[in-house]
Amino acid sequence: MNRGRGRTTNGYSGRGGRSWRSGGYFDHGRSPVGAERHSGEDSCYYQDDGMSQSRGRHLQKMSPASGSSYSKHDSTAAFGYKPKKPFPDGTGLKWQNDPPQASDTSGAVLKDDFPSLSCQLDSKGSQPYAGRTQVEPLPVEETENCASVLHHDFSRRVNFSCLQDESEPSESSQKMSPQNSAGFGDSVHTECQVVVDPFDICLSKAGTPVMLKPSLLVKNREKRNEIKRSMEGQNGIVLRSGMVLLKKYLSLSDQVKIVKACRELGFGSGGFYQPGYRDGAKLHLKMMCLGKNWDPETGNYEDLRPIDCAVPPHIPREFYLLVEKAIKDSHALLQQKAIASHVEDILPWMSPNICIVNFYSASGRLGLHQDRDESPESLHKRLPVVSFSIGDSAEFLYGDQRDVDKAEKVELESGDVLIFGGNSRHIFHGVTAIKQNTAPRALVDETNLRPGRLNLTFREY
Ligand SMILES: O=C(O)CCC(=O)C(=O)O
Ligand SMILES: [Fe+2]
Repeated sequence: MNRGRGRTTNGYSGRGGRSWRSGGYFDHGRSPVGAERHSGEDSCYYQDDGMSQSRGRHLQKMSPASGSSYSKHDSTAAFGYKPKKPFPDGTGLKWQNDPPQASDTSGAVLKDDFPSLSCQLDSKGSQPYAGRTQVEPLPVEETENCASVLHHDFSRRVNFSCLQDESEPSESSQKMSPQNSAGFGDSVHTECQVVVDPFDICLSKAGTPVMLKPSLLVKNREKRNEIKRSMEGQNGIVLRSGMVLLKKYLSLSDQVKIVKACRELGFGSGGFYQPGYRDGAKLHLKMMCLGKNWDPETGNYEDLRPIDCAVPPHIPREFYLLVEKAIKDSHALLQQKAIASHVEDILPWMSPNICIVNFYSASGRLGLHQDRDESPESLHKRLPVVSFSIGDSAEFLYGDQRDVDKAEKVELESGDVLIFGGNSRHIFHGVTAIKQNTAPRALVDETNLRPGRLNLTFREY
């Protein structure tokens, strides 16, 4: 099936505004402002307002109900989700659909931690600044080159990826009713008429039995890796003050579980979609928000996704636990390197209540931007962003300026966890390329993840 192309419009219409983005994140593509723009499609680019590029500008208050209220013990986070329909390969979902028991106040109900499923993705990379969005079907030649299509300012956290995949069946597309075409974003939840088709980050394995749990192969490999890791010690690197990279930190079985959980959540209500702007510009990537919806158009975090009024799924408790562990281990690393006696001064503690999940295809990109749509308090405290990379590797740039030539470069591989807070909370960062066929074989075998890269960034509002 033709996934990339026939996708319809996301329905957004009208252009709106862009400057919202100047805050930055959707830098779509990060290309320099002014890059040529494609009629109504996307934007992988970035706009320079001189200082920002962030997902942040339009900071806005969350409603009381939404504030940073998630607690690590919020057991409800892992429940309540039910896929709208079975996956194309017939796999249903097994994501703790039963409500928690009265006694399960800490989420202990989760026996296997993650939902069970399988999947797979796609990726490759081309131009450095394409941005992470994508929305509408673009001519192949254009999608091959994000730079040519992205041209909008998504400078918030956006800068999506040029997601393109001609081969799969379920791609998310958004269709909008005619009367809906003009007012996207005019007010917070006025639209809700867009139908978002589910997007499966895993390729269907017709006729293949569904594996509900990591296979023996994965488990054995995992065991070997664990032994290797314990002999070598944790491979943590302090990239700069407040910025820690934990190499191959997520075990293969955790990666499998994360992919399966994201597949499941991403296929249901509030799941993956192709963000776009009211002017019709489309982002080149798939995105799903957990906890709160981050609206690329406004840069706001809200309780509902304006285009379809979907409620963002909760952050699975297991994700939270992994984030917590990664921060703890980063603190241990900082201590071990005698970098600080009080490590929280360097890397503050953070309890995520927002997670933005992106799926970059081979041509996906994310221009340099800052993450600054979180609350003024969170930004002021310089609470870290914790990023999980899964699938194909990415070339990640970071630096103090929005200047690719001055940026440092690091490869983020599957299983890597990158944390940037403290003095690095406001760094410019972005993804310039996705390296094809670099995802661990066992991960792909186990999940059938599409070629590409799954990235989860956790934040505390
Ligand atoms: O994909 C990545 O590694 C970075 C993602 C990112 O910067 C974001 O979502 O704001
Ligand atoms: Fe970011």
